[in-house]
Amino acid sequence: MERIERRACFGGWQEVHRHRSKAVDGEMRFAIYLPPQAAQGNVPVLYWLSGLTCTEQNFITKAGAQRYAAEHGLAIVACDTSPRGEQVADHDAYDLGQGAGFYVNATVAPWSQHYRMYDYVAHELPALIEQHFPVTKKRAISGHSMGGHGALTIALKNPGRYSSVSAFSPIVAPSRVPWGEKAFAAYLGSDRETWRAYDAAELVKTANEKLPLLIDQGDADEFLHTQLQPGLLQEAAKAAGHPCELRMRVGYDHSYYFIASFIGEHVAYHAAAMHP
Ligand SMILES: N[C@@H](CCC(=O)N[C@@H](CS)C(=O)NCC(=O)O)C(=O)O
Repeated sequence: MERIERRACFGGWQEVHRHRSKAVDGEMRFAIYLPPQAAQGNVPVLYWLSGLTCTEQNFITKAGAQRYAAEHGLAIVACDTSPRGEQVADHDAYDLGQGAGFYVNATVAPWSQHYRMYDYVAHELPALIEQHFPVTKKRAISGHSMGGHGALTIALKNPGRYSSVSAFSPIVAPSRVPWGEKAFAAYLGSDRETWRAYDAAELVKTANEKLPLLIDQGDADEFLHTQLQPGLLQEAAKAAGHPCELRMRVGYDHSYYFIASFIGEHVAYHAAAMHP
């Protein structure tokens, strides 16, 4: 592992590292914010998953989360959204291939060789973070859009692993919307049964740990009615008796201006769950 960025930020450190990932069989980058409290002892970790087209940079440069992480004594880890490199399969479209890993383990060639972002985020990354940084084993997970889908599905699939989960403008039913249908058909193949394992609106029906789902969604989001449709998760959660709070925010769109406006509330929410 090699540290490639380190900047002082709100009394702590914003760092970026690169390392060889077994899960994706290639180099991955992640950002980690270490709050001032990490100089004194171990701190809990919020994992952040970004959306389409993002790298580890978007969240750390645009969301303004560091000030809240410093206040609450949380580390925040933000990873890249796919494997990268010339040897890694790609597509011209922004919503498939590099920058669009969808947090699944691809089973179909050519994607199956490197696109194993589910294993990377759910298993390899936390093990690496817990080995090398001053952190506890308390974890929370959140994300935006494709990353909101990643956060919800990874939390639902791993009972006991996260103290809390939240999402901004998530893709909640990828099997039923164009972004998800395109990516899942490519990465998982045409048998839609296999898609259910990565669909929050399906997973919530059978989740035995009822970890509350917190969602913030702008009502002026240009993708709300086509790609996101949070009501599909809200209805499925209600039918399953799974707590789900959907907060519609008047006037906000899909951008990081929206995330920056409410990230403080999400950091406080995760801090309360991890520092009981
Ligand atoms: N139409 C957009 C879709 C991509 C998009 O909105 N990406 C969101 C996540 S789904 C994002 O976070 N973009 C990067 C940024 O705003 O910094 C594009 O072509 O770039």
